[in-house]
Amino acid sequence: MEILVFGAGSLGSLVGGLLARVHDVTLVGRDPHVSRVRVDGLSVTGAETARTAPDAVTDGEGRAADVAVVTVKSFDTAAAAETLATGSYDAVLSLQNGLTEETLASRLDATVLAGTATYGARLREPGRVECTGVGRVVLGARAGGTDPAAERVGKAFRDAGLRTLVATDMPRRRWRKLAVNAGINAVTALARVENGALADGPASEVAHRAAREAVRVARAEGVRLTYRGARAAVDEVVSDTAANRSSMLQDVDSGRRTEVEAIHGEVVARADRHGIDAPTNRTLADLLRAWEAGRGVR
Ligand SMILES: NC(=O)C1=CN([C@@H]2O[C@H](COP(=O)(O)OP(=O)(O)OC[C@H]3O[C@@H](n4cnc5c(N)ncnc54)[C@H](OP(=O)(O)O)[C@@H]3O)[C@@H](O)[C@H]2O)C=CC1
Ligand SMILES: CC(C)(CO)C(=O)C(=O)O
Repeated sequence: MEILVFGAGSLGSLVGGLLARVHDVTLVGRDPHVSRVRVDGLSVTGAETARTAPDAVTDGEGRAADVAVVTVKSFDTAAAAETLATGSYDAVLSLQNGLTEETLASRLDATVLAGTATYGARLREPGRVECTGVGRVVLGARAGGTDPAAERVGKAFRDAGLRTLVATDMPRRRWRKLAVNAGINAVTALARVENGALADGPASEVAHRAAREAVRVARAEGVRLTYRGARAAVDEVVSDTAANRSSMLQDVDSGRRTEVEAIHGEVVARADRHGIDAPTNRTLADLLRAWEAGRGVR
């Protein structure tokens, strides 16, 4: 299969590097990473290992592939979609945090599939990405149900050795992941603690409240999630990833823009639309926005 990975940073390089074991992969990314991959190939180290030679480019305009996998940060989704719209793809799959497939679908003619990834990835140096945890890719039709494109892409991922599930309930899975991110990300970033610190105590209560608000919004949108289920999902991720610094904490550590708008901002915006209160997410979002403004990264 011809696969274009749009956004070859940490996750894109890991997924693209593994897919290139059996597929014809093009990475769209930045220099110096792209130049190094072109010359020396891509090395995957850590929990997964591979040495592959995908094509790599910095200009994603006017390209064609069977599928484009989008792995830019959520705030770059609209710009990525504008670029992808100049090319030709049968399907476009988001593996990003947040509900970004809606942004992609509103700008693209291709079938847009929803996806989640629980693999951990860190781009350690140009040409080398570390797999920090073997997780799973779950993908499927954006609105739920079956889709032949999802089956084809799922098979392509599995053929390359990626643990992949094709699911028929993506709206519920996307919202459950958003609820977990709403619970964990801002709290860990603001308190500067690892995920495991949310196992009990006051920070745990804030996390549960934020996740509960996300579930309330999901239910207003017709997505069947339970408060107890979301609470259990937060607790499970906290326990499974106790030593992790969340992606938002890593962004804050490095003085980078965070995905606050795609996570807490999205919960608040949709809560407003439904006339629901989301005070915990609103406060967390405002504090992170204040931090971003102070750092000049907004
Ligand atoms: N890393 C992980 O382990 C996981 C990440 N995710 C999600 O995946 C998404 C990506 O995360 P992550 O990989 O960590 O982020 P990164 O910032 O490492 O990767 C995104 C890359 O895309 C590049 N990029 C953005 N726009 C363009 C463009 N127009 N052309 C070429 N390159 C572009 C960025 O460059 P620049 O920064 O210079 O703009 C950056 O190198 C996020 O939504 C994240 O939440 C989900 C699960 C795990
Ligand atoms: C699930 C979690 C919270 C794991 O750290 C994550 O997705 C993130 O850090 O963005």
